[in-house]
Amino acid sequence: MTAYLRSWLFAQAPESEGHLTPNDVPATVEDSEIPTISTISTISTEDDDDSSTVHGDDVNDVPPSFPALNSAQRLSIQKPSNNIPRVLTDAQLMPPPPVPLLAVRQPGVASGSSLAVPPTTTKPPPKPSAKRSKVALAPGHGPLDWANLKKSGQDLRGVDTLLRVTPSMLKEHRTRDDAWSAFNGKVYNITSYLPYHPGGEKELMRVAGRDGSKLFALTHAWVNLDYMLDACLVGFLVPES
Ligand code: HEM
Repeated sequence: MTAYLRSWLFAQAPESEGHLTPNDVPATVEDSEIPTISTISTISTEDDDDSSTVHGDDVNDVPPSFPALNSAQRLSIQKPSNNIPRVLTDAQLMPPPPVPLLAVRQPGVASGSSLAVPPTTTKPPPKPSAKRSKVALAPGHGPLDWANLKKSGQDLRGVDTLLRVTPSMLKEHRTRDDAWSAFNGKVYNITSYLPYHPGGEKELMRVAGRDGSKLFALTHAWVNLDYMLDACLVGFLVPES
């Protein structure tokens, strides 16, 4: 082996240039200084004597496995009976992708993730409660008609100036022709609004002549009362003097 390497190395340099030939190598040159290729095991020459010249005493001529033990080539041809532990590839380690939900859904069968109508809306609507019932308003008394009446400039207050209204004063205005009511500290003349009230005149008359804040809040707190009755403002509720 060493002899082969020597001959290969020095064959590259012509003698005319003064380079060393294999014979020029002094006898004192240590074998260990010569580069070795330990993996070339197929080359064999008669004078190959690696065991005593190249590696010294710890000789190990067993070639490395090729392909390497955990190489991709080896994995591809590996048989299950092999004792060498199998190294899983990325594709083997990755779980399969989930089945798309749309692929497994059944039309008409409701499931949490389907596009079917949610079960809550498939129930029959609740019966209208007696507490809140809309009444049929007389023609010309819809919300837009009320808005137009407010804009018309017609006097809906019945007073010349804003008043300080006590509870006893409020109580004096509790008829259909003259109805005042207090909501959140403001007193309104609700007389003209009575026929426009979607809940009906009767319901609205329950608060005539008194503070209707609580009943109003319990019935439809979302209604913008202050905007709807701004043209009917009479004054502000004050304690009895
Ligand atoms: C002057 C103050 C009030 C104003 C401006 C007013 C206004 C309205 C409005 C705009 C609606 C229709 C609401 C909607 O469709 O969501 C309504 C409905 C109703 N209001 Fe009033 N309201 C007043 C006072 C009251 C009071 C004191 C009662 C007494 C209980 C009452 C009972 C009702 C009822 C039962 C409905 C029908 C609810 C429905 O739409 O199903 N309202 N009101």
